Amino acid sequence: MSSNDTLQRLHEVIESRRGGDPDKSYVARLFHKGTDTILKKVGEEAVETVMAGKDGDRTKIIYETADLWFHSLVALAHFGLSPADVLQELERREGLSGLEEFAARKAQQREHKEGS
Ligand SMILES: N=c1c2ncn([C@@H]3O[C@H](COP(=O)(O)OP(=O)(O)OP(=O)(O)O)[C@@H](O)[C@H]3O)c2ncn1[C@@H]1O[C@H](COP(=O)(O)O)[C@@H](O)[C@H]1O
Repeated sequence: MSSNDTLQRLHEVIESRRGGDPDKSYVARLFHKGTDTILKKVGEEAVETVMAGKDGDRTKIIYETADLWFHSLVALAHFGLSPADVLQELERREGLSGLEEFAARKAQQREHKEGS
C-alpha cells in the first residue's frame, strides 16, 4: 500500500466528518470551530515539529510531523482541497532544481517590476 493511499484514505475519513457531531469526532469539532481554529492547529503543530527537531528526538519528530500532516489535511479539506492537489504540485516540481526555480522566479519578478 502506498503512502498516497494512506493520505487519500485519511482525507476521505476527514471529509466524512464534515457536519458531524463535534462531541463525537475531533475532526468534526475542528470543522465546526472553523478557519481560525484549524489554521491555529497547523501553526501549533509546525512549531512542535520545529521543537522536536531542535531536540533531535527522532521519535518526537515523527510524532509531531504526523500531527502536522494530519492537521494540514484537515486545513486542505476545509478549503475544498485534497492531498492529491498537493501531490500533483510536488510531482510538477520533480526534477526541477530548487535553485533554478528560485532564479527563474526572481528573474520573473524583476521583469514584472521593470514592466510596471
Ligand atoms: N490522525 C489523526 C490525529 N492526529 C492527531 N489527532 C488529534 O489531534 C489532537 C492534537 O492535539 P494536541 O497534540 O495539540 O494536543 P491537545 O489535545 O490539543 O492538547 P494540548 O497539547 O494543546 O494541551 C489530539 O486530540 C489528537 O488526538 C488526530 N485525530 C484524528 N486523526 C485521524 O482522524 C480520524 C478521525 O478522527 P475523529 O474525527 O476524531 O473520529 C481518526 O480515525 C484518525 O485516523
